[in-house]
Amino acid sequence: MAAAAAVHSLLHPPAARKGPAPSPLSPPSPPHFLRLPAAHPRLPHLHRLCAASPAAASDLTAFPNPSGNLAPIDVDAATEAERRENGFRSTRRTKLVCTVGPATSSPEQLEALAVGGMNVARVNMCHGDREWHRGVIRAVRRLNEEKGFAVAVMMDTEGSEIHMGDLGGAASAKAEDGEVWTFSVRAFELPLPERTINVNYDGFAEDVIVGDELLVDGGMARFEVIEKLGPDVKCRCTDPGLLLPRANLTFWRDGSIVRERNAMLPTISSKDWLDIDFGIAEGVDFIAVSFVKSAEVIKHLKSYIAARSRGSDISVLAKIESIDSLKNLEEIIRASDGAMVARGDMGAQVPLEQVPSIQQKVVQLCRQLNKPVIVASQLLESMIEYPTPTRAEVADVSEAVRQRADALMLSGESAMGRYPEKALSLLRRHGEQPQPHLLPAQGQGHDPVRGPGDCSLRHAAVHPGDERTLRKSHSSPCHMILYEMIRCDGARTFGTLNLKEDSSVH
Ligand SMILES: Nc1ncnc2c1ncn2[C@@H]1O[C@H](COP(=O)(O)OP(=O)(O)OP(=O)(O)O)[C@@H](O)[C@H]1O
Ligand SMILES: CC(=O)C(=O)O
Repeated sequence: MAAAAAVHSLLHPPAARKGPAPSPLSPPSPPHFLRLPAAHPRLPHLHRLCAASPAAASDLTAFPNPSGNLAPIDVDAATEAERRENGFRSTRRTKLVCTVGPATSSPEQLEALAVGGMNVARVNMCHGDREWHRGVIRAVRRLNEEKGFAVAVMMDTEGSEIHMGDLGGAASAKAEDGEVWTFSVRAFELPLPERTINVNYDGFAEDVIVGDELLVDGGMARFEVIEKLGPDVKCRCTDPGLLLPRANLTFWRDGSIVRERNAMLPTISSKDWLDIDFGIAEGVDFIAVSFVKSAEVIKHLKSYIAARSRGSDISVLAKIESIDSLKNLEEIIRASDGAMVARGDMGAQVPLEQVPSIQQKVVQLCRQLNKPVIVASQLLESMIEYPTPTRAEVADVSEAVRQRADALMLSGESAMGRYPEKALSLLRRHGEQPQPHLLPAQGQGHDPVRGPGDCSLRHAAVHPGDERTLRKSHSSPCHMILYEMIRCDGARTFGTLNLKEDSSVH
């Protein structure tokens, strides 16, 4: 019951409601009809839409109208003026993505995340098998259908980078300083021999040389290669750390990453293509492509999706997580429907101190190009084990919100952490947090952070001349729809609309 109330208050923020408040005990009822209000005192940007481009309203009226009743919609976005007017209520604009893993895959756990504000459930094809992912995707769909949530599903491809095996089923392993571990491409019987790690890439032993430094997950643990014995590579741990299943491996020589091999691997592996077919068949909303190197792969995937499922509205997100993706950043983002700053793997390829400025650059570029952008990885890493985050993590989350990332993503915190709901609630509080120092001064024409022409998904601001198209609707019953808007410059953005069936007709 508390769950229903919380959902209701998220979807129907108090300041936005008109008419009698719905009972917190009753689940949200399905929308009857959507129509953009011609004028809404609290939504000046929507008013501008109607005034400047009357066809927009007819796009909206293309949604089904079974009852003939008109009900206006509220946009899950707010102008700075609204924020001031509403005392910062009803303005959660930073969307929340949760990676679903063993800690959160049951229907009850998924519902708890949905109640906690999860907008997108991410399944990472690096882990688990398709049956497991199918179960999660269907459970999310059921939640939407039966309980009125509007959680989208994102499938994240494995990509073809070098990574460790799955640790023979163990959740993690601890490497201590000075220990010697064997990294091998051999297929071992289970249980794995002690201190042995499988590597997914056949050429591993040939490619490394004695003296190379081996980084697990961008430095969560470090090893030095001390001996090669056929397919086995003996390494001494020089920086102790936790080894997680399928963690990314990079090797460094004379202070530089050795990446020739990665450059030769295809961005989308044959397993990824099978996973993509699976994602299309399951009707995921987003496919996030790992280790994108060029715009071509995104274009190729988009045509593939279009050919495989006519009328499909699966959005393709480019994960920016490699040096190659940085080289071709603008064209990759232009070709994609959005991007993810995947700081985990990025931090394995560039010196860590460069990750913050890369994040800022990617977020800014996405905002300029009107593409949604997700900031991902290690936002609240310590909450995998502890119930409170570090101050530094809180500052990191704040910074991503300040940069106006469209969405923040939980990885291990929600997939296998001990406090997934607490971590999500912390992110949510930050997304809602008033940040008065970021607001433009009264009377100032535009937001100093965003710039005058920059209107991202979170604001859903629509400018005169935009070619707006609302074409994507989540299956009802739910109180939100995802929509896509095509800007006058051809850029596409995505947003969510909150439906208010209790509002008066405009
Ligand atoms: N479906 C799953 N099954 C089992 N464990 C999972 C699953 N999804 C995630 N995990 C666990 O949660 C951790 C963090 O998840 P995450 O998706 O960030 O993985 P990752 O290995 O860091 O890959 P990526 O670099 O693509 O994010 C993983 O290392 C893994 O231990
Ligand atoms: C999310 C992800 O893939 C990364 O940070 O590497």
